[in-house]
Amino acid sequence: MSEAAYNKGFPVSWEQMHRDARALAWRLLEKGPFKGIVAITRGGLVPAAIIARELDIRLIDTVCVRSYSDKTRGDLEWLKDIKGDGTDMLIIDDLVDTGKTAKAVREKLPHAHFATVYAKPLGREIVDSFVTEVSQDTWIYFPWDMELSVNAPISERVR
Ligand SMILES: O=P(O)(O)OC[C@H]1O[C@H](OP(=O)(O)OP(=O)(O)O)[C@H](O)[C@@H]1O
Ligand SMILES: O=c1[nH]c(=O)c2nc[nH]c2[nH]1
Ligand SMILES: [Mg+2]
Repeated sequence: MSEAAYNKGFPVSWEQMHRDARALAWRLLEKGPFKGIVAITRGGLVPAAIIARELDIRLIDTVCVRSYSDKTRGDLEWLKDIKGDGTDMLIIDDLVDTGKTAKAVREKLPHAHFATVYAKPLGREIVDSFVTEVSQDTWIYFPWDMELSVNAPISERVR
C-alpha cells in the first residue's frame, strides 16, 4: 500500500461534473463512432451515463476494479473482466491518477479509445482524451463523495 502526498483539494460539484463530461463528449464526437462504452466502476459510471446520452450510445458494459481505499493505493483488484479487444469501444473513467488502473484496463482492451474527465500528470499520457488536468498532489473530490454542510465564516477560521 502507498499513500501519495495530496496537499490540495479540487472539489467537483454535480453541475461541474455534468459540464465537464459534456465537454468530453464534444471532444469524443470526432474520435468515434463508438459501438459501445465500457465504464470502469465505480467512478466511470456517472460520466459514462452522461456521455452515452450525448453520443446516443445504448450499449454499456463495465469492468469492475478497485485500487484505492480512501486515499491509499493498494494492489489492483479485478472483480469483473470483459471479453474482446476493445475495437470500436470507448472506455470511460472519472480520472487517471498514477495511470495504473488505465494501464491494466488498456492491456485487456488494447483497441479501445480511453477517455477520462480529469487527469493528473503521471497518467495523462496513458489516456487518449481528457478534459481538465490537475496537479499530481491534488485530490479530486467527486460530488458522490460529498454532501452540503455548514462551514465557519472566514473571520472565525483565521482567529
Ligand atoms: O490512475 P490510478 O492511480 O490507478 O487511479 C485512478 C483510479 O482510482 C479511482 O478508482 P478507485 O479504484 O478508487 O475506485 P472507485 O472508482 O470505485 O472510486 C478512480 O476512479 C480511477 O479508476
Ligand atoms: O476520488 C478520487 N480522487 C482522486 O484524486 C483520486 N486519485 C485516485 N483515485 C482517486 N479518487
Ligand atoms: Mg475508479
